[in-house]
Amino acid sequence: MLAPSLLLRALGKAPPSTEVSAPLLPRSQAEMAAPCALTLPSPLSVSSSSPRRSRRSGVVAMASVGQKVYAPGVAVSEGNGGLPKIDIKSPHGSEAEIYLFGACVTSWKVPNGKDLLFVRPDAVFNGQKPISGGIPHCFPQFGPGPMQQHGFARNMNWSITDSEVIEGDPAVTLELKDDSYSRSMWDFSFQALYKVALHSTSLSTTLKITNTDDKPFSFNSALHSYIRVNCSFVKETKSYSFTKHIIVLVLTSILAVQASISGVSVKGLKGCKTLNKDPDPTNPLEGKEEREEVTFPGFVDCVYLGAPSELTLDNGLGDKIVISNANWSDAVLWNPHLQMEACYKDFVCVENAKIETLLLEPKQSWVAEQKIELI
Ligand SMILES: O=P(O)(O)OC[C@H]1O[C@@H](O)[C@H](O)[C@@H](O)[C@@H]1O
Repeated sequence: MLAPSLLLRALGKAPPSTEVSAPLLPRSQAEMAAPCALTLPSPLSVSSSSPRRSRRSGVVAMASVGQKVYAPGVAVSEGNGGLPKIDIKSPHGSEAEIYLFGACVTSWKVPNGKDLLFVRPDAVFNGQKPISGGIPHCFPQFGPGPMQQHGFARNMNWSITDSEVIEGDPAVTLELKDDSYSRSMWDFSFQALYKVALHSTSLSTTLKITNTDDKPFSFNSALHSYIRVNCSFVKETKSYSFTKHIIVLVLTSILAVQASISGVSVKGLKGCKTLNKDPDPTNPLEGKEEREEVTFPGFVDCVYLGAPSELTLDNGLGDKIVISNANWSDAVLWNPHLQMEACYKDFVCVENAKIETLLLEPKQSWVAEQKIELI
């Protein structure tokens, strides 16, 4: 199968190399460069006395951050599978969790307690496989290609470089650098900085990729966001009697053949060029989105080139979620439908992406922001 960048070339859409110098975002850069605004120590709830080892990076970041203190509202604890995670809490009542493994935001709860993100039930937290859910990174490759699917950034330990409070809300910055593992697949020196900032009704992320090598490199990337949507019928029947539960299970199984995610739609993609990976992911169909509202009547796996800076998702749970961005030029919608029968009704992936390959010269950086907001 071809990497999307190769795929674009195969489709005669080779990206111009000049696009590399995509405009940067001065605010993000300034914030990234700002010194750590630590104030009060936050005691760690996990001891560094039993550091876990990864087959690639040795002692994970927990041990190296064991003695550090963080800004108010930021703490490190032991998550699923013993993996270290950052817990950030806003005084406005929202909270999020970020695993250092993959710098994956796995949970974002708004003040009413709803988690707007979704982690698949088959997700593993073993430090070996990417976490399937939340907001995994795809870097330096989106999709299949010369290296592992979606690149290695979601499959490596990131470290915490900064924590701060911005207008009362906590933010944390994670860093990933090349090591022997990444270089075995992609022989370049790079730095990725990923800042996650929590607000009362929004979660924003800023990704900055810098070429720290002495030769140019190219990459593509995405934030593979799993957004929670309307829950499946079976889950809502937990309190039913055993007999009713069986009946519901049988009916649901029969209906599942026709089932679609009802009430879930994405607005804002009309007019975009599309690369539809359904039915053949190796030979995506070029097209143009004609719909005002894109729905999920079945399997969906589609790239939208030149997507707008704002999309609105109706999650079918009574919420409108605005996903805005700066510098993520493309978008991807994905729902596996019956390929993941256990959970396909519970999430859709709305991904901000940079599908066309970017070339970065030595010392050059690329910055992109995403904001997910409940309105
Ligand atoms: O299972 P993974 O590796 O996380 O990928 C899931 C999906 O990710 C999407 O971004 C791709 O468009 C799909 O083609 C892919 O199947």
